[in-house]
Amino acid sequence: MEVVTFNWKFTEFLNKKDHFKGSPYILIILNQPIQYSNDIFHTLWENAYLRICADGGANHLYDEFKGIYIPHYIRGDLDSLRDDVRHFFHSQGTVIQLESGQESTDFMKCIDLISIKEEEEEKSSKYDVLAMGASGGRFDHIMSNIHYLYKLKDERKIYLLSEKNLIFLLDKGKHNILCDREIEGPTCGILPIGVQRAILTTTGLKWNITNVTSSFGVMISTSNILINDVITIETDVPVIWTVELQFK
Ligand SMILES: Nc1ncnc2c1ncn2[C@@H]1O[C@H](COP(=O)(O)OP(=O)(O)OP(=O)(O)O)[C@@H](O)[C@H]1O
Ligand SMILES: Cc1ncc(C[n+]2csc(CCO)c2C)c(N)n1
Repeated sequence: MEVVTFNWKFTEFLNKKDHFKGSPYILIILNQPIQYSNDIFHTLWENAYLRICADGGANHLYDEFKGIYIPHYIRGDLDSLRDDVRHFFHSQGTVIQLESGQESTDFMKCIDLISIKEEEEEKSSKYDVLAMGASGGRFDHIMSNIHYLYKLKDERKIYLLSEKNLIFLLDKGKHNILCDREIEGPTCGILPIGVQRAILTTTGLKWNITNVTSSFGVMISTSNILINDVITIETDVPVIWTVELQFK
């Protein structure tokens, strides 16, 4: 069976504030407060191939940094974008795109834009996505953000990042997750969201399991602890991996 290695090393590059050497990623700023230190935000911003604000995400970018950072795009149904923010970024060359459909969220509308760009560029591989601010605030939004990890799992890697959490999907199969324990952990969890049950085998954690059934209402692994730098997880269905982040 193929082993999928999560070696994006972006936590490592964040930690060392170094130049990013992983696969190119696109930054999406969601409509949530930006709570990173200036250093961390700057690193994430500078190393992104493209920067997109999902609607009101632009308000936070503007309020937090007073126009230092100019996104390539603001996209969404634009019901959250403030007029002053729209005018400012427009004057700075940001492309502002109204997509008014009410069947998908502004997060998804931003990912649609990435697919359009990839087609234009005739790109055969897909950009990774780093979505900032996906796990705070409204619970329906958080679940919707996680839903898109499932919906797009065969298309591209999406990382949901907040100041306190890194979340991504593990598809069925074997995974090696390389952790940078200076900023990742100690706690982590494996969540069988969207599936009836998962059969899990892990190594590298304080509470490892071998061929154990995990499902809501029976057993889920939360408040687990990273023991090694490499965590292995085998699952028979897609599950969500979440690890605590502690930026210095
Ligand atoms: N409280 C939140 N928690 C997590 N993610 C959020 C939250 N608020 C917004 N987001 C994310 O930011 C994106 C842009 O936010 P925006 O407020 O424009 O939402 P939306 O998609 O128009 O949905 P709604 O109109 O229901 O708020 C959302 O699609 C969602 O991915
Ligand atoms: C069954 C169902 N439930 C909710 C919505 C509403 N909705 C889903 S995404 C979205 C866009 C948010 O900007 C809105 C309004 C729908 N269309 N279909």
